[in-house]
Formats: sequence, C-alpha cells, structure tokens
Amino acid sequence: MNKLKIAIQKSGRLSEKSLELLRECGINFPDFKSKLKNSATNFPLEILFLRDDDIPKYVEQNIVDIGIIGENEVLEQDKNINVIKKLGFAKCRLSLAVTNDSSCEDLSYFKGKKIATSYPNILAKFFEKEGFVPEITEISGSVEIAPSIGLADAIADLVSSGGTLLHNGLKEVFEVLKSEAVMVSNPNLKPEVLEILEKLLFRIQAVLNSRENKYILLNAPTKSLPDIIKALPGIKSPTVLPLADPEWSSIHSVVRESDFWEVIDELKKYGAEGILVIPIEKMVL
Ligand SMILES: Nc1ncnc2c1ncn2[C@@H]1O[C@H](COP(=O)(O)OP(=O)(O)OP(=O)(O)O)[C@@H](O)[C@H]1O
Ligand SMILES: O=P(O)(O)OC[C@H]1O[C@H](OP(=O)(O)OP(=O)(O)O)[C@H](O)[C@@H]1O
Ligand SMILES: [Mg+2]
Repeated sequence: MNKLKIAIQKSGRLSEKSLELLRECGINFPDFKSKLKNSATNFPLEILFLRDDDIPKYVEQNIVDIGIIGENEVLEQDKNINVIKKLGFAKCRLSLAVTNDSSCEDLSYFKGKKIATSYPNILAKFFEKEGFVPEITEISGSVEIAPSIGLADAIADLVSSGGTLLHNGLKEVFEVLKSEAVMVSNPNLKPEVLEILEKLLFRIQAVLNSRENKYILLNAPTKSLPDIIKALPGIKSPTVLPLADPEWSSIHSVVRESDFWEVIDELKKYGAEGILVIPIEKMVL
C-alpha cells in the first residue's frame, strides 16, 4: 500500500504542535517518540522523528515526501523543496540585537562588526542588499551569550517573547525576517503519494480554518437586524431565527478570531445581548 512519509521534529519548539495538528486531522498513531519511525493506524502516513535541521535534506532527497519545519530553516538551507502550506504556529522573527548600552541607529552600525548567528546565509543575503557584509560567526545555539563572552559584537537570532534577549542584556534593533511553521514537500512526488497529500492538506485546512474562526450566537432587537447583519462578516450570510417575543431575534454566525473584538463592539452598539462565543471543532468551506 502507498504511504505518505512525513518528517517531524523529534523534540523542540515544533514537535508537540506538529503532532497536535495531525491528531486534530483525525490521524491516530502510537504515542511514543523513542521509536523514530511510526505508522498511523487509520491513515496511510508514516511519521519519522528527526532533528529539524536535517528535514530539508531528507525532503529534497525524497527520503520523506513532506516535513514540518520553520520557514527560517527553509530559507537558510535553500534546498530544492517547496513550501506548500503555512501552518500558523511557531511564529517568531529573526532579529538583529545589540547590547543595551550600544547606540545603534541604522544598519551602517554593523559595518566592521562581528555578528554571531545560527543563520549565516540569511544574514549574509540580508546585508548584501545593504551593500556590505559584516563578519559573521556561526554558532548553533545559546546565541544570546555571544556578546557577553566576547565572541561577537552583536547577534541575529530568533525572537518571540523577547525574554531571552532581556535576560541577556540585549535589545532588538532590526527585524531580518518573520517566520512560522510550514509544510514543505519534495517537488516531484508520485501521483499516488500526491493523492494522499491532497487528502491530508484538505484536513489540515479544515483544522486551520476552525482555529482562525469562532462561532457566535446572540439575541438582538428585530428592528436592528439590518445593522447587525452588516456588522457580521459571516461565511455567506448569518442564520436568523425568530424568538418567542417577535421584537427579538436570534442570530448565529462565524467570525474571524482577528476581527472578533471589533465585531463584538459593533454588535453591542446595535443592542445585541446574550452573546455566546463557541470554538469550532472543524470547518470545511
Ligand atoms: N522562541 C521561539 N518562538 C517561536 N518559534 C520558535 C522560537 N524559537 C524557534 N522557533 C521555531 O521553531 C523551530 C525549532 O526551534 P528549536 O529551538 O526547537 O530548534 P533546534 O534547537 O534547532 O532543534 P533540533 O534539536 O531539532 O535541531 C525554529 O527553526 C523556529 O522556526
Ligand atoms: O524571545 P523568546 O521567547 O525568549 O525566544 C527566543 C529564544 O527561543 C529560541 O531558542 P530555544 O528556546 O528554542 O532554545 P535553543 O537555543 O535550544 O534552540 C531562540 O533561539 C531564542 O534563544
Ligand atoms: Mg536544530
């Protein structure tokens, strides 16, 4: 039987969220990662647990068909692989940071400086556009320690909360790129494997849609219905149901998480009451 082979980070920032995504797609697999190659029990999928840095190479060589890694790793390694879906987790940015006492106004500050990073290729390309490339020293982790031990003048590393920079006396000065987890694929998959991938992507999209949206129910004065309907950017148009009291109606709709609070403010302005917000389990459009 044909199977789709996926590589997932064994342990680290991407690991749990990648497995959670597969589980939410209804895919069951034995729950232990010490067995580095596992098969799903109810979907034609084989899961390999690997170091994230190795995943682009394995996808390029078609040892696996697809993988989940950070966009940062895709750009750094520049292998012959395709990004086929952004997955919306492990959001972070690659930023330049200097010691708190440095006065860094613009990028020319880095002329003649030494920068420690795990992303030397991305950083060199970034500075080539500026017309100069500072000295770059590659280290594979704990990058934030470099200025305090005299290894470099500045760093370029991944930042999300900013806590690690803060605890190491550094300040973020320029963003080099934004990143999130992505699914990558070998560009030449066999049709029978592509067919399985399409099925998986369909399920993933339903999960991502549900994460980005909320189902809302509310009661509103019937006379305000036109305003309320205008304020609700539903999938098609909201469901309107009469209540026992004809002066009131019940309205159901789907609202994007990102627009949520503005929409609620609008609805309240038009007299909406008893607003219930419900997470969506899956959403097939
Ligand atoms: N602070 C962060 N917030 C959000 N996402 C992050 C953060 N740091 C890293 N990431 C993302 O998670 C990916 C994996 O990061 P992690 O630190 O687990 O990798 P690693 O130490 O290289 O692991 P491995 O042992 O597999 O080589 C990164 O490539 C990046 O895309
Ligand atoms: O802005 P923050 O929320 O503090 O996150 C930033 C830190 O997260 C990543 O390292 P990670 O913790 O994954 O450890 P690693 O060095 O082992 O990769 C990154 O390399 C930073 O050090
Ligand atoms: Mg790694």
